Amino acid sequence: MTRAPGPTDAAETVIRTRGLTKTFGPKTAVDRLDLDIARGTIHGFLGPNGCGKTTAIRMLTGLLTPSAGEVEVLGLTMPRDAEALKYRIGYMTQSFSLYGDMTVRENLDFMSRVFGLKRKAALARIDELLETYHLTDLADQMSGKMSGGQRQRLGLACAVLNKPDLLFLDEPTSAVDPESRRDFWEQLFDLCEAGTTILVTTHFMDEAERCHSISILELGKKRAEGSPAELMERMGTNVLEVSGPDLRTLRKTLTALPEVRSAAQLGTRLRVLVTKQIADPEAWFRALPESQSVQQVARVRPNLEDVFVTNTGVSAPDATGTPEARP
Ligand SMILES: Nc1ncnc2c1ncn2[C@@H]1O[C@H](COP(=O)(O)OP(=O)(O)OP(=O)(O)O)[C@@H](O)[C@H]1O
Repeated sequence: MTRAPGPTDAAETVIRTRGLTKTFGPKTAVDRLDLDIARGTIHGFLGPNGCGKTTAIRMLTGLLTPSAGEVEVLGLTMPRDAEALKYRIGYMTQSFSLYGDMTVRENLDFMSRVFGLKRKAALARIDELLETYHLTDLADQMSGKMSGGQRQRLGLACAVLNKPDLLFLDEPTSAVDPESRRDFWEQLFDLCEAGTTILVTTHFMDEAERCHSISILELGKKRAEGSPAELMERMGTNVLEVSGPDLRTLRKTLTALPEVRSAAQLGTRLRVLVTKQIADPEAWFRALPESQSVQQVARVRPNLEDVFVTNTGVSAPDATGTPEARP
């Protein structure tokens, strides 16, 4: 599922932040975030609710003033140059709102006026987008009557009306079925191939796995960064899959061991993350008294969820390698 890296010019950084921080009273929503995102790539912010994804995007788009740190986007300094940036980016917010009592075409037309597109160019662009996003047959339908997948396609069409160099998508596929999600990602890769850089937030692992690179965020901090393949390679744990009777009790025992980062049940198996300090995790497991009843133990390839679990929560290292405890 992982896509090959596709930067058109890996040397060109379109988003650069240093020490980017936002506090709301005593709460630190984004904590000293350093980012370097290359042109023509899809970068994902992966993290649980409340980890600071939206706050970070709002600072990158110039909508929110940072409490500290530097932000440069498409060579412009935020929030100072926010007005100039506005015409070069697209932003599909988490709760993007369409005008339900306007037709699909009217929504696009309205957005084209917001962007100040000239009429003739706007009409041609709207027809092009209706076609690209399979909305031509729905053009005269009230947008309030659309399905989740159709609404999302219209949201994306609105966000790319002005042919942005950079597209921000905040949890764009939360409300759509897996097939619509797949189609949506194909459309993102088309945009990417045409030169658009995309920053997308998600808490879906399968979605993060499609990105060229991801940052794993927790409590406003970047816990890890890299391509999904690199992150799996660098992971500080090995993965065992274990099957046998009474997996609930076994899980409880295993999670109390200092060598075990996590144990989670998947149907009839336990997926156990064992620290890499154990050189031979299968032999180590077989030597445990608790393993007597276990029928099968096998070392398996890590997935992105394993990476996520390894890099978040109590005792996860922060991006500088310092172990931190969840407050
Ligand atoms: N305007 C605000 N005032 C006070 N606290 C805020 C404000 N905006 C965000 N926060 C807090 O900052 C933290 C990060 O919020 P943010 O919305 O950026 O997270 P998120 O990762 O986008 O979460 P979600 O997936 O739920 O959208 C949260 O604890 C949130 O309550």
